[in-house]
Amino acid sequence: MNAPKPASPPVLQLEAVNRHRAGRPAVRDLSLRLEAGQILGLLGVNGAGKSTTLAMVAGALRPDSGAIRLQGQDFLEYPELARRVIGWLPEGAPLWPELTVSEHLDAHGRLRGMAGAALREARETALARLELNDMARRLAGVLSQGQRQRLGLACALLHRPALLVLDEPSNALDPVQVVALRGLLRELAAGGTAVILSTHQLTEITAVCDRVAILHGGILRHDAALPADQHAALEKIFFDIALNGKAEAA
Ligand SMILES: Nc1ncnc2c1ncn2[C@@H]1O[C@H](COP(=O)(O)OP(=O)(O)OP(=O)(O)O)[C@@H](O)[C@H]1O
Repeated sequence: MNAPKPASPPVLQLEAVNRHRAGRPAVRDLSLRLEAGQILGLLGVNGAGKSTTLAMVAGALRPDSGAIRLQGQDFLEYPELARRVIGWLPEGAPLWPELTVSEHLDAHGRLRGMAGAALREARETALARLELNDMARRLAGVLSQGQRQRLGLACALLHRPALLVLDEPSNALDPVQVVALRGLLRELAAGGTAVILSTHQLTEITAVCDRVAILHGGILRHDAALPADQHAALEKIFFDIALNGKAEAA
């Protein structure tokens, strides 16, 4: 008889992560795991700790304590793993205004060790996926907010990362682009990409996520698959936590 195959480690695992900002706890004792193909939505009121969490996952902020593992490995010990495995859209999609759309993608690709035909092909795929073909030669500094956001998303998924970390990805997108982004995230997840995204839109969570985590005061108050009666149930859980600080049993 064949021995059972060992389960592959989760794409992302946070264990008892803590982080202070400006002397105050911003994320407290946070443990989370995310498997390949899952889309996890992160909810919470302003200042709840969502961006701090995503910046730590993306390697831009170091936890004060605790561990973050990517595909089972501590990524503080393997920074090159983070570059390969993670695609990050930071809050507000920061760009270099003096580079064109294409130049952005090339620069992101090179930072991740891509070159030549592989980089060209990835760039063309990303331009097409985010409907940026027509503006490939335009300077980032003259793009509209929604176009900037789409360029930020194109940069995040350029190298086909196993984990996409998206901070408010539908910000500034028009309704057509919001729907297109939902389709793109579902397609990527179906291909095995794990996605963690933060948003203030409950409808975004119910439309695209298969799990939701709610942070409040830096503490994880809820982490569960989306309830069957998705929107109404999620609204109740969210407002109980946001307004009353009442934790919902997961
Ligand atoms: N650059 C910073 N310097 C100091 N403190 C910060 C900084 N960024 C965030 N904080 C603090 O860290 C805590 C968590 O903030 P964070 O930005 O992670 O929350 P958030 O849930 O993403 O909020 P929002 O929904 O408003 O984007 C807050 O108390 C905030 O004031």
